[in-house]
Amino acid sequence: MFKFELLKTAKDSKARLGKITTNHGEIETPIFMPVGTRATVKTMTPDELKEIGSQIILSNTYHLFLRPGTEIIEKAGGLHKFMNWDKPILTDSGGFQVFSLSDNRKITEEGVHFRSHIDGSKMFISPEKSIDIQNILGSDIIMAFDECAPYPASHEYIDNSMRRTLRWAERCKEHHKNTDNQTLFGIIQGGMYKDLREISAREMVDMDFKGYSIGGLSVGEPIDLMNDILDFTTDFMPESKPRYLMGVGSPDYLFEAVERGVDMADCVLPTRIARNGTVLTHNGKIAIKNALYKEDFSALDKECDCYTCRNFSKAYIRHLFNVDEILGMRLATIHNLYFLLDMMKNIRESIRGDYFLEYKDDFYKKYGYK
Ligand SMILES: CNc1nc2cc3c(=O)[nH]c(N)nc3c(CC[C@H]3O[C@@H](OC)[C@H](OC)[C@@H]3OC)c2[nH]1
Ligand SMILES: [Zn+2]
Repeated sequence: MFKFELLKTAKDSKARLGKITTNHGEIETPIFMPVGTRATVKTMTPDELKEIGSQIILSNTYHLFLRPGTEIIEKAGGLHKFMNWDKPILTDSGGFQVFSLSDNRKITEEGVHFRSHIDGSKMFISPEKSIDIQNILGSDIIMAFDECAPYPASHEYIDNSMRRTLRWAERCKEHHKNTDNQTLFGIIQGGMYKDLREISAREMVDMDFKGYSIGGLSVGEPIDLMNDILDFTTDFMPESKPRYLMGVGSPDYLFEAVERGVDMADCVLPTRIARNGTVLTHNGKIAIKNALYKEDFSALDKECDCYTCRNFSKAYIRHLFNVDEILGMRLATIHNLYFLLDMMKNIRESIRGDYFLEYKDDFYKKYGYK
């Protein structure tokens, strides 16, 4: 089953509070979704993910199609069982990875021919194939197969790409049968061109998907351009359906997205930077390997009550990174994910209490944003 309830919309912005209900549980929105590309949120166990407040995690069709392959996951009884995660899972359609990871790919009306980035073997993914793979994975929310167009790109390129993505979306909708257990989101494209964004949004909305992603953003464009396109696009999206901005995840990007009416976001940023010792704190980012912290026995962030901040000091975590101990990456990951999940919880509270913009201003001042 799938239900989205819009609980409240802010008076002074497009920020909104909602709740998604799926077969594997509820998701409070606005929500940040940790990325578990290859059936694991790197260094974290499912219990640790639950303890820090993860309500839903992501995994990736392209990667899992390549390794371990759908046969093994099918035999395991699906992705939830395979990775022992019993809450909601969202999978991407593989569109982004095919274009960003594999080389000498060939896009045809039928689908995309590409070589595996692992062993160079010839592969092919079509809209129908992507739906079939996601069906085997058994994720609760699945994405239509699309082209996430490169940035920058000409109006002509984006026009052709966006219209092909619309035709692919029709085929995905046609092919998607498991509608009781899996919910298919359409992905709005159109690059940085408002006329093309409007066409894509209107056509996608007419296809009546249960939810919509805003794709083709967070692909290297300046934040002001992303915000402008995002603000324009959400106005064409139905209020009664979830809006998912793909690939967004630093604190400011999340605040700006929520302010423009986004309900869901994902990004590898917090987990990726944690593994090289970059830690999010209320006073901005810190590089824990810095000698500055050699004898600093305070917590990473004095305002944080995550497991890491309650039990370990900067000096100890710096030591772990300096001697390449795996625990260092784990403790930094726990903290970075908790930091963002807790920030999103505070954002939801601020929308509920009608002080979202004030919360945003306070956060920006302390974090050191403009
Ligand atoms: C970083 N910026 C960014 N812009 C993006 C735009 C698109 C898009 O237009 N279409 C599709 N299909 N995917 C996109 C994605 C990938 C997100 C996935 O990529 C994986 O993270 C890298 C992760 O897989 C678990 C996630 O799953 C939803 C984007 N990522
Ligand atoms: Zn912490």
